[in-house]
Amino acid sequence: MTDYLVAALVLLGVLVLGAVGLMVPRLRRPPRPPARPAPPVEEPQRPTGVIVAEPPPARAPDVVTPEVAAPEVVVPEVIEPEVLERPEVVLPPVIERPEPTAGRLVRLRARLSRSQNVFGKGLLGLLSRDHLDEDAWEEIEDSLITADVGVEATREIVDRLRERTRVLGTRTASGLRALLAEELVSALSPELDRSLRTTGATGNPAVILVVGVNGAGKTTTCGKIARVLVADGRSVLLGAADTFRAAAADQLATWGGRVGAEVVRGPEGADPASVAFDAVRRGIDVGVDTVLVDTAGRLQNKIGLMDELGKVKRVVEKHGPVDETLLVLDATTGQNGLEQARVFTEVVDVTGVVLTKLDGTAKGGIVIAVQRKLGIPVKLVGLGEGPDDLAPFDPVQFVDALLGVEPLGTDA
Ligand SMILES: Nc1nc2c(ncn2[C@@H]2O[C@H](COP(=O)(O)OP(=O)(O)OP(=O)(O)O)[C@@H](O)[C@H]2O)c(=O)[nH]1
Repeated sequence: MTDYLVAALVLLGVLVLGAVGLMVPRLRRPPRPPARPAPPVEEPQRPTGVIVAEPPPARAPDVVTPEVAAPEVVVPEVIEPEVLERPEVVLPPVIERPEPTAGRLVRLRARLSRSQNVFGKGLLGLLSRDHLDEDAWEEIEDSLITADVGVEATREIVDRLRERTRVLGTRTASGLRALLAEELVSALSPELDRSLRTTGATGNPAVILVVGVNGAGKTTTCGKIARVLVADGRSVLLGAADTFRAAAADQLATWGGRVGAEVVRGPEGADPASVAFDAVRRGIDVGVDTVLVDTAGRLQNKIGLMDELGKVKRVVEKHGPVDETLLVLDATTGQNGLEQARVFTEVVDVTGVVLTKLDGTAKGGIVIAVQRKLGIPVKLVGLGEGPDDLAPFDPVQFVDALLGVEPLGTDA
């Protein structure tokens, strides 16, 4: 019995020890790293170190989304502008309605502000001094010469002013202003015919040839004249005979498109005379009122180019006489422009001058000098880069604008 008891106790002890042995290792086992298996799975998926800084839950969608979304977003963004850039596909041509030409010079008078400082403020200031002594008259003379009126014309203007103020005893500012205005108008030869011949004599279109040196504003002036004519109810065709500068034909086409005028152009580098010829022939065929031919800018000292200009005129004249040859002069070139003008008049029969960029100079007196030197009327003046910044030249309105006083009987 005792043996059985001992054996039972031993067995119990073994069982207890066994149970404890089983429990202790379990309690000592380091904590299971439940989070670790996840990072080792994600790490190989990370394409760059930059993304590591991002929070894991957001990472996967952030990486995927741009890759998937990019083509969807970019494709329409790229295609849409291309479609819009094809005006023939998407945009119907919009024909503009140019401003009426009547009273333009008055409306654009503020553009002469630089010249107004010389004439209006400068000269009128000098003239309204209490005592007009020799020094004062010399200053008046200097102002006119600085404004590019020219030495000869200045002497004449000042001599006549001195004489008349002495004889008339004029002393008031308004009286002196009126005398100065009269002298300036008279120096601008108001009797000259400044009308543009825009209707052909024989039932054919009138042909207007536009010539001048590079950058004077020929193409721009062609476009502006087309607008003036269209505004006055005429039909116009433009000839892009400036085949020398590739962009000139495009520029002219843009001007034409804005007022619905057809443009005849040749391939780049084509013979300008043949393009001009084709333009006039087309104008005759479709029966427009006026064909305006833009020519390449040429330096007056390049004999070959000037000869080419003569050829353009001769070839065009196979269809009939050229009605107007307009010489475009840049007013900011001052007295240099006069030498250019003189050479052009020797090659082609210039019938009128367009003085551009009068808005950019204090030397509005160049109008007087140009007319005196050439004996050719200034017919149009450019007063800005805007499409309607071209005005028929009128001496009285011009002088009023220069002197900065509202002319009577205008709606300005
Ligand atoms: N401020 C001002 N700029 C003008 C005027 N007329 C023309 N321009 C500018 O003068 C620059 C030259 O004009 P274009 O018409 O290209 O001259 P272009 O004589 O045809 O030039 P080429 O073809 O190179 O001989 C352009 O930037 C015009 O906008 C004007 O009256 N005032």
